[in-house]
Amino acid sequence: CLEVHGFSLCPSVNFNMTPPAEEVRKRTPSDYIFGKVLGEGSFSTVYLAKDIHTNKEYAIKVLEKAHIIREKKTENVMREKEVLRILGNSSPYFVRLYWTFQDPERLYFVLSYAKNGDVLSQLEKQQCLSIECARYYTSELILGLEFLHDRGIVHRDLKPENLLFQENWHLLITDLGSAKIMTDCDNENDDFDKRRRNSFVGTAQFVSPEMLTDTSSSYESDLWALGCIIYQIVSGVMPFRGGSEYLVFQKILKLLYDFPEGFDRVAKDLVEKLLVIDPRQRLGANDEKRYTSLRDHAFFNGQNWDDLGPPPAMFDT
Ligand SMILES: NC(=O)c1nn(CC2CCNCC2)c2c1CCc1cnc(N=C3C=CCC=C3)nc1-2
Repeated sequence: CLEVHGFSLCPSVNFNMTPPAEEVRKRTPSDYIFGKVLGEGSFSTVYLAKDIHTNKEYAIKVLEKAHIIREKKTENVMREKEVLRILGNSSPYFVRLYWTFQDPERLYFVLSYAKNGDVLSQLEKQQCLSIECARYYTSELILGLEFLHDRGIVHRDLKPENLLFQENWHLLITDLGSAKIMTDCDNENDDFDKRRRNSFVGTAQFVSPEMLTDTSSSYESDLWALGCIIYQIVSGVMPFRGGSEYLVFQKILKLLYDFPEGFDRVAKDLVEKLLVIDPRQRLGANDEKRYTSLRDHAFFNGQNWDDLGPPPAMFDT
């Protein structure tokens, strides 16, 4: 049996987790009507679900205990729960974990539901976002990264598929299953730590060079992914593409990418300052607390960072 952070990964063992501040009665699966599948990962299935008492909609992430244990993913599950707990409900840009519960076979994460799907799906529908939308959502993403990094957390799997649109079309960053909680030894580039980290983390097209060469990842790894995301939402395609993960990795390590004809000139300059092999040279790498170097880039000219205002219309009305 495994008892970690209030989760017992064993059948028929209840965990005593203090209910969230609002002191709700411990939920069970029978408190929800499970609807369509929103997404499926290697270790989880996410369902749209409605609370039968409040009629509120949630996204419930369901994980099979036996599968997690068999694939030795217990630490990943506990880290995601811990990261979501740290984020709490104090940032508007991250999916919120309302509560967790279990039954003998499964773990349940009750998360906020983003009604309008993910950025990748929007890009598939309309090729690319307008430069106004690109600027707005990149700004929301930067504010989210400031919040995340200021709490010592690296996402490590940022990509358009993990950026969701809420019902009000504000951004919601999700899937913190690959996230890393930075500790002092991480910052000291501990060699033992690097040898220990041998599993690839992230998604091939968005992974940074340092995560490929020495499996180290830090806040700057998210800045690399930011550069890839800006490139994709402006152009509709990813910067590093190839017929296999190996070919994609080779292009990343050699910085082999170019810009399509007509790519916005100012956005191009911002992408070029983020897609830099040396993490320490990336725009924002030396900023403290806020990404001032990013905020001051010409791409965000006129942006009121204290009040971005409402999201621009996504569709021509
Ligand atoms: N892995 C997760 O944590 C997760 N996965 N999904 C569904 C994925 C579908 C493909 N793109 C990435 C997300 C979610 C979450 C968090 C919580 C979450 C909240 N709302 C939605 N909403 C959706 C609405 C329409 C289509 C897909 C998802 N989805 C999720």
